[in-house]
Amino acid sequence: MFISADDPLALAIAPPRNETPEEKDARETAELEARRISDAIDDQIRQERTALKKKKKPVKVLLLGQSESGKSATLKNFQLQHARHEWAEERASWRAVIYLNLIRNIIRVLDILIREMSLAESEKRPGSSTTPECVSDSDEETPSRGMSYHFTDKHSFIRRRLGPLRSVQIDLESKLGPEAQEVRSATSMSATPFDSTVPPSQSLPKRPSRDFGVSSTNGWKSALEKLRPSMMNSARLQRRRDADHNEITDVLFGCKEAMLDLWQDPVVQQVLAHRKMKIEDSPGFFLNDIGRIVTHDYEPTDSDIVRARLRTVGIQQHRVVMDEGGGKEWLLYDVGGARSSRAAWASYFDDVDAIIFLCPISCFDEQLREDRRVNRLEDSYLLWKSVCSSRILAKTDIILFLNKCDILQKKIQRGMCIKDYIPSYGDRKNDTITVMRYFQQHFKEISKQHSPDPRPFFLHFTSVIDTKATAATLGVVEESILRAHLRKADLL
Ligand SMILES: Nc1nc2c(ncn2[C@@H]2O[C@H](COP(=O)(O)OP(=O)(O)OP(=O)(O)O)[C@@H](O)[C@H]2O)c(=O)[nH]1
Ligand SMILES: [Mg+2]
Repeated sequence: MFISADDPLALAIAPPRNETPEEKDARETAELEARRISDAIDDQIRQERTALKKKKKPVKVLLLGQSESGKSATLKNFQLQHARHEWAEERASWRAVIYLNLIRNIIRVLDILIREMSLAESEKRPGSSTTPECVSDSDEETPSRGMSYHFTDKHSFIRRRLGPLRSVQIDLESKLGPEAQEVRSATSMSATPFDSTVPPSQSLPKRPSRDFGVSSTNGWKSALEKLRPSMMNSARLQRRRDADHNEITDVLFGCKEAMLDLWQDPVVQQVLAHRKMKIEDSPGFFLNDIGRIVTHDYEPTDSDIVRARLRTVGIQQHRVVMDEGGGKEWLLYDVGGARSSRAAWASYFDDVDAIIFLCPISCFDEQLREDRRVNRLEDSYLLWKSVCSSRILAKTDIILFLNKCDILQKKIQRGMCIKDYIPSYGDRKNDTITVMRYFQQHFKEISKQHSPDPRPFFLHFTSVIDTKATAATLGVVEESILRAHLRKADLL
């Protein structure tokens, strides 16, 4: 071999000039061994990097379902289990949300009382029109004509005393932002705007709203943030917040007796019963807790927080680090479930480990807020069918939560008949278990018929406001999602 005298590196690694054949053999064996060791080290480094990457890859879970199906309540259960510190930090901020929930339901009952009182007044006046006084919420049923209630001065007094709550409601709503307002009946929109088979004209809202926004990282948490005292706030801003807060609580505390009188009044209860209105089933129902929560030292309990209602706007990412499984990071995506929010869902489909799909099975007799012509159960079936048939999700595990079983049970105990709303239910027994099995079968059938590839059917009957039972369910769900995640990572 010719070695140039100008190349010092070649000179350095060149074999000795007078090398014997034995020396050459020994040198080549040593070189081979050195290369083998070096390759083995490279291999090990590569394997460690891949393992680290796999370990670092977060578990991604998407929560889907129509509005008020319980997605955020499920997420709160995750946080309650695995993000105790953050949970404790946010506890005080939920107070304002709970007060808003309470005020909203009080005003709902108050509006019904006002309507009935004005109807009774106009019926007393001979020849007068029987159009009842107009009140704010138009989505309640029509007044119970032909019923006569014994209204007294006490009702007029309650009405006057509770008047100031309306401005507190407006104040709280503007402080909390769009999350604090429920969607109203809007232009007709597709149930599944994320579905590629839906014509584009139906898939997008005419005017893009904030609901349509793809990703905000903090969503309803940012609504809570607005209420949380912070070191970052100037003393002046903090004083103003405190003053506003005191004004709100002063009005609320001033109305405490009148709120109790309204809710416990036998005539009001009679009116609600005749209208077949069960305010108790409403989101954010706290009317049975007035004595406990309208106090100066009230601190929301875990159960209060899970029951509080603050709607999700857009899609919100929540990061939870689970102690179990060696500090694995989980990213949970909580979406807005109203029809106007659903177009944004699809952008999260391709990289997700599992979907938890929620359907509130108690809603067989209810309509969507955003489109009063649509039955909520029908809407959930459409959503489920579309999610199951999605090609991108063909290999993704979907876990179905048939939720709000507690409300379903109460409705059946009150004597509601499923077949009055779902004729195909036929002559099956009208008890909770049979109804639950019927829904289970229906969802299973849809999954079987519409999934592009065969997929397992994972189902849990839930009442996610029951934090203890939900902790057990989530334990099982987390384990199976983690196992699938690790299996998938190994295949990559
Ligand atoms: N009684 C009862 N209430 C429930 C249950 N699950 C959720 N809720 C309540 O129903 C309301 C709506 O639940 P959310 O979790 O806010 O619903 P969501 O699916 O996140 O709704 P959007 O954010 O509008 O998409 C809240 O007040 C919850 O506390 C349940 O199983 N039983
Ligand atoms: Mg939500």
